[in-house]
Amino acid sequence: MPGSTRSTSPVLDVTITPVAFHDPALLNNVGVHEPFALRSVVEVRTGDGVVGLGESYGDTEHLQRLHRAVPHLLGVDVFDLHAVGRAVAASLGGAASRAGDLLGQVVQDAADRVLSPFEVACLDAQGKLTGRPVSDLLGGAVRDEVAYSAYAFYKWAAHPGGEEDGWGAALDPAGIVTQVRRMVDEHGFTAVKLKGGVFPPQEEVEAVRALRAEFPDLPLRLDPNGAWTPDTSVRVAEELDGVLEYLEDPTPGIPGMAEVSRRLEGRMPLATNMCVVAFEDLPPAVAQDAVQVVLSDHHYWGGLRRTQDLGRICEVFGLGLSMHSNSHLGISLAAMTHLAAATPNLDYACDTHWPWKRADEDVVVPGVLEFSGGAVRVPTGPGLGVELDRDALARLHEQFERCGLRARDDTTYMRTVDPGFVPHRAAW
Ligand SMILES: O=C([O-])[C@@H](O)[C@@H](O)[C@H](O)[C@@H](O)C(=O)[O-]
Ligand SMILES: [Mg+2]
Repeated sequence: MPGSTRSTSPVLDVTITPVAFHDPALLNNVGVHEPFALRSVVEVRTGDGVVGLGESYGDTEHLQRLHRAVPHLLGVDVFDLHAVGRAVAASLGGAASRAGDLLGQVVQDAADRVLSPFEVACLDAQGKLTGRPVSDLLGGAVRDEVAYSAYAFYKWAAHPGGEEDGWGAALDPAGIVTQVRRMVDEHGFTAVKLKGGVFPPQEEVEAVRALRAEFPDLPLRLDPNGAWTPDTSVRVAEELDGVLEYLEDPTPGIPGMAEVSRRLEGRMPLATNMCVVAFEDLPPAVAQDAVQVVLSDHHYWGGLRRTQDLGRICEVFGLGLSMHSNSHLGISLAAMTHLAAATPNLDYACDTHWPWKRADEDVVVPGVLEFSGGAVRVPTGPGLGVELDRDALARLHEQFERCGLRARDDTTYMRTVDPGFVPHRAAW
């Protein structure tokens, strides 16, 4: 239109700060969590003096990719998310590539993983510039609060040679029940997920049965991260028919999950955050009816809007939609909450590792993200609605420098205790 002036909010500067926070000795199919979890905090500063926040992984390879994107992002309008996507793609040489996940057992889209924290930071900046919460920018919140599930882990009482973390050991059904009882009492969770793949399947079935006896009304899930063969997966699914709301990644890969799904003939919904982790995984998974529920995760699906796209695709193909998590801080919890609030069909309680994080270790100012009845109220302030605590950021960055960890490696860490340990992949 002649004479119209369209203002833009260009990216002036981007800061990426790696941080480390304490993580208990949580067991999984590939080993045990190391004493610190690594994350990165992304700050996108605009010409208007606004700072948008994002959070992502903190391993060296990913940090290098994030840094490579920065020069390409300078000058891009934070409202032009297509240009943000092009800038990230250009920084990776334009080539589509897949990158191993934190545990080296899932291959995700590298560009989508890099794009995610910048997209979230741009949305936070947009919200701050327009005075609207991110959920409004995503089409509006369809719920005021987002339900999360208790996330139980088998665990040791302490890291090798370390002090006890206060949660105690959980190495049998009674230990798991005690742990979940505390989580439910403290946070009010209304659903429970057990991380499996640690002990022989029958022991994990017993833990699920003990949970069912203690919590007769709560939906339960079990996730052995592909530790079982298709035969074992079918047997466990049949045993837990009517007990689990879904069974997550019992066996690796789309063909394996498809075989289990076929043999179960709809008796148990299968869920995944391992065999469908990028858009190109959807056509084969749908064609083979490999899964009935997809766990989204904006950290590797390319940010909040692309995860909403995933939600629509799931709806079209009659798939359920849930949400996955890794160890994370408050910027991610805020982003997950806005996303789930603005995605109508994301109606399972979302995963979160939140209860495993120390209350005094976060990069956001406390007060906004509180759990009540197992749910977090959707922040209503501009953008993500959370404020960066710069002192805490500096402390957790110093901890990153001191801790010496530069990539997650649960298997090598486990081998310091059990030298013969072999990851459990289709092992039972
Ligand atoms: O933190 C863990 O040990 C989990 O196993 C995590 O890494 C998984 O990505 C995740 O929670 C899952 O649902 O598979
Ligand atoms: Mg999983």
